[in-house]
Amino acid sequence: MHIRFTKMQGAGNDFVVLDETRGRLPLRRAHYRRLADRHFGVGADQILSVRPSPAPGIDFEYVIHNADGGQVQQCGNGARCFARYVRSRGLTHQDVLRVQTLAGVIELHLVADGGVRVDMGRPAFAPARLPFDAAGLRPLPQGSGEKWPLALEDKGVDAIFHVAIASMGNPHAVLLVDDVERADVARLGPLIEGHPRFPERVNAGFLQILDRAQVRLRVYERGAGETLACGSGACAAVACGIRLGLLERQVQVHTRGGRLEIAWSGDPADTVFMTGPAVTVFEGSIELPDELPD
Ligand SMILES: N[C@@H](CCC[C@H](N)C(=O)O)C(=O)O
Repeated sequence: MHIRFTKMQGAGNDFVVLDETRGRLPLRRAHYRRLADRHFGVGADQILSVRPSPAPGIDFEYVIHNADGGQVQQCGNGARCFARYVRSRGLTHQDVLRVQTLAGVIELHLVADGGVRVDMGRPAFAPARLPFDAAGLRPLPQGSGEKWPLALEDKGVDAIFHVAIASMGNPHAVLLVDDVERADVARLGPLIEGHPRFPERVNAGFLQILDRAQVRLRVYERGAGETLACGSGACAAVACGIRLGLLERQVQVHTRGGRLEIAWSGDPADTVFMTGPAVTVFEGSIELPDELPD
């Protein structure tokens, strides 16, 4: 099967984007994995599929697969690339787009400098919304939020860490660290991602507060490993930081791949806004075997 694709990146979080507006590609999990493979495929953290409007009032359907081939609910950096992609290919002429994700409808605003502002929806903090199995755990209250104890025991780690949790449609755990560059993301990331208290696994954020309006963040993503940036992770980390009383309502998030601006009022009834870059890297085509072992 011969597939045309566009390679894009948003703050270094990279994507293979597929146009399915004129028909679905017959892709299975193994195909998404092959496209994401940095040796045998194109290489990407996520594969984004652009599908036609599924309902009146919605412009497109936005489908996301992680590098491990699993379909997921939300991808913030990808949402900005999605908006730039549909505009640059003439699939729309609108500056504001409403797109359907597995997590619900999100709104994308193309802004003048080539960036995109995304209304990422409301954050949720109740354990059931991630889901997080909080049975028998006592949270540590802080500000208007809380941190949950998480016992990590494996590969030389045996300690209880306290994490804030948030859903941005997809699940996030956020660990506060003193110096994110020294955080042991490679060891702790997989332990948090696959912790049995998160039955659908979780994206693990490592958050360093620089001041009340600036943070550094690294994210070990569910199904992709550490990425250079995670948009929904930035939204979740800032929302948790605001709830814990550590951050103002507008925060610059410095990631290894670039800077994102996150804004949230602190009221759970309000949505979180994320602004950042979206860049096309190259276009190409790839021959994928029809049969690939799952
Ligand atoms: N890179 C993303 C998040 C992609 C999905 C995530 N790995 C998950 O499994 O939930 C972003 O920019 O938000």
